Amino acid sequence: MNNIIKTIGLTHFHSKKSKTLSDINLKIDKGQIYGFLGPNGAGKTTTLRLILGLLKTQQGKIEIFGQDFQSNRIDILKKVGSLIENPSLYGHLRADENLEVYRKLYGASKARLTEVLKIVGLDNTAKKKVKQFSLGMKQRLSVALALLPNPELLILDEPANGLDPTGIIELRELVKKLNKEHGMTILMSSHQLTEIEKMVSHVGIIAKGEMIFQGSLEELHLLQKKQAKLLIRTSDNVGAISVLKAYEPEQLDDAISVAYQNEQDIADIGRKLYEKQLDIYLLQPVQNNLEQLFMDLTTQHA
Ligand SMILES: Nc1ncnc2c1ncn2[C@@H]1O[C@H](COP(=O)(O)OP(=O)(O)OP(=O)(O)O)[C@@H](O)[C@H]1O
Repeated sequence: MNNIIKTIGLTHFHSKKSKTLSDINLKIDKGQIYGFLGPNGAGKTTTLRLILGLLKTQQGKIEIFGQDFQSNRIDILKKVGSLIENPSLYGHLRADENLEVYRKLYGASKARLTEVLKIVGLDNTAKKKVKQFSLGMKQRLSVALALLPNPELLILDEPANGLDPTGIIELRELVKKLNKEHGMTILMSSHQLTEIEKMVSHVGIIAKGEMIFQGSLEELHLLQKKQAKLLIRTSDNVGAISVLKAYEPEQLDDAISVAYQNEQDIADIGRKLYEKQLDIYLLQPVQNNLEQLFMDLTTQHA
């Protein structure tokens, strides 16, 4: 069984008038680290809550581990670890003491407690109380809680939120380790591509409740490159097309359009046209909606 999560036509209304999710078809295979990306309010948390049974499915179907979620909920959830709302951590207790509270709840062994502390790199925090932890350490402790039942699937909602660069690097190493050494399939959401692109193997992008892309990270990068276009008008557009053959130019009404990847390409294109003594009337990067979305997802927010 290769398919770990499959949603079919998942649609959700928070109220009669507002459709939060529209026909979401998520597909996550075993061994993937799947980044679920979208701007704030896109519908990521709603989707994750539906997958975890924290919200009742209204329309569509969810299959996890190849089983229908509705009819196998308990069996499925036993094999899923999640970090979706900030779990309550006790500030006056140590990491192991916090885990002990949850260990009893989950019926996990003491050996597993020691193991998860080690996995998240908090086995050397000795007598430190959680209130003295950095945000990154608290986040890793929260992941440790989710790991107690030794899940096959781990679902993390915005785990990088609020972390400093060191915290993000630690989270990245942890996620990769869980995937590689412990064979976990991981679904994590984020509103920033830059935050997660070094961790994930696959990406789903949601905007305004609709999935607008799903595929491997390589496919995403290819698509991103294809999105960036430069609009060019010169004194001789036909001549410009032959000068810029390498950029696979496209003839428009009174201009040409070429794909470009970075600012250096723009400079090179300008120089090539100039060297052929073509007058440049227009050299303008144009964005479409998808590119604008990529920009939003890759821009660092304060
Ligand atoms: N309980 C609720 N009642 C009404 N509307 C809700 C509720 N929960 C979420 N929404 C709305 O649904 C939309 C999607 O929210 P959701 O939290 O799923 O987005 P998100 O992509 O996770 O964004 P964020 O990163 O900001 O949490 C938003 O417009 C939000 O206001």
